Amino acid sequence: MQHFEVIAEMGHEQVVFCHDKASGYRGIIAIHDTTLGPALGGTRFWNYATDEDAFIDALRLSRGMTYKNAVAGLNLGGGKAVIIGDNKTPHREMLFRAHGRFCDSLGGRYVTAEDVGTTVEDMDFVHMETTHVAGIGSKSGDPSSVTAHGVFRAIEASAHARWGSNSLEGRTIALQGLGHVGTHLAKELHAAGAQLVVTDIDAGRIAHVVDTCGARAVALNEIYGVKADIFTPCALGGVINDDTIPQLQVEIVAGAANNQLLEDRHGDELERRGILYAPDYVANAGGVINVYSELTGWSRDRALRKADEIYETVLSVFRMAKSTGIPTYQAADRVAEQRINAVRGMIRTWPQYPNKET
Ligand SMILES: NC(=O)c1ccc[n+]([C@@H]2O[C@H](COP(=O)([O-])OP(=O)(O)OC[C@H]3O[C@@H](n4cnc5c(N)ncnc54)[C@H](O)[C@@H]3O)[C@@H](O)[C@H]2O)c1
Repeated sequence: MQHFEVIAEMGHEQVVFCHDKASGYRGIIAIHDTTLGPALGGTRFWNYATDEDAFIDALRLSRGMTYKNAVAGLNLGGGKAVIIGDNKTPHREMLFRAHGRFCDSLGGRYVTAEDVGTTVEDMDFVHMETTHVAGIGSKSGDPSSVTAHGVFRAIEASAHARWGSNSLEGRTIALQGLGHVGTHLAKELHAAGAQLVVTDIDAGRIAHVVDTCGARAVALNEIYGVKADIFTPCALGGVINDDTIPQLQVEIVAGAANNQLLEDRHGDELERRGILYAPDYVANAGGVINVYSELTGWSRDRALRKADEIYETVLSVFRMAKSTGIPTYQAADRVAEQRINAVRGMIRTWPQYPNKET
């Protein structure tokens, strides 16, 4: 593989290969774009089959963070780190302290956080070596209520675009997954007058939402075929696929799960069938807004106000899709690029004087 060609093609600024002999740590830190601010994105700990797989995953995930952070209106660029190895290992302190040192060596160009395979405790080890880490034990805490509120606003925006009104009164919503985000979201939707049809693999969580929100429960695989207004995936990725799309009897798909489209072409297929899709990374940006609130010292109220803006962002994505004739999942990227390019092109009002003697 021609590494420079790959990173040039994907637009990355910097990729760092890191190794610590004492702990056996092997990591890759990928900084995609810092136009808007420091590159923020979590650290994934995964047993990659090959180094190339780890490299490509770091590139793909860091680029995704550039778009996610930009569209959320945050002053953050996109980055991501991967650590190669068994994420169940009990020997974590020295691995994550080594990782912290390499993050620190980038002087704040990259800010790390939790991701698949890492925990709050791991981030506390990282924090022993660097301040460029978010999501540590003592700070912003569980992001799921902020994420849920952002998804709620994305659903309202989708309703507005489809039916001309934000109101969810009497709308039927098929909600898949009643975990951290799904349970908070169920409460907001119920308070807004929606009728919920829900599913989860955990019977206790179903019972709670049936009791508190008057929801109707269905079996795991029945959720796709529920006759409803909106399908809201809040469990797994890849749930919009060749199997599920023909079953859908909804007008909108909007939820919290990451990577809802198994492949891009499934976004095209939703479009073809006239189902409005609120792109996942726009709808679930409350999670990263919560991390940002930790970096900026925002209160929970301020974070929730920022998550409120997801309403306008989703509408701007739909407008972009309509005006350019592209599917909404592509329009989200265009909206993100517009913001990055606008900031990149900003006239500097404080010119530098390179030859000035001090
Ligand atoms: N937590 C956040 O702030 C946040 C932010 C951005 C994106 N997300 C994404 O939103 C989704 C939900 O996040 P979460 O924090 O609530 O996770 P969670 O693990 O708390 O909840 C997931 C729920 O889905 C259920 N589930 C698993 N498999 C299922 C299946 N086949 N059918 C139905 N239910 C199933 C689980 O039992 C669990 O209750 C994930 O895709 C996550 O990546 C979460």
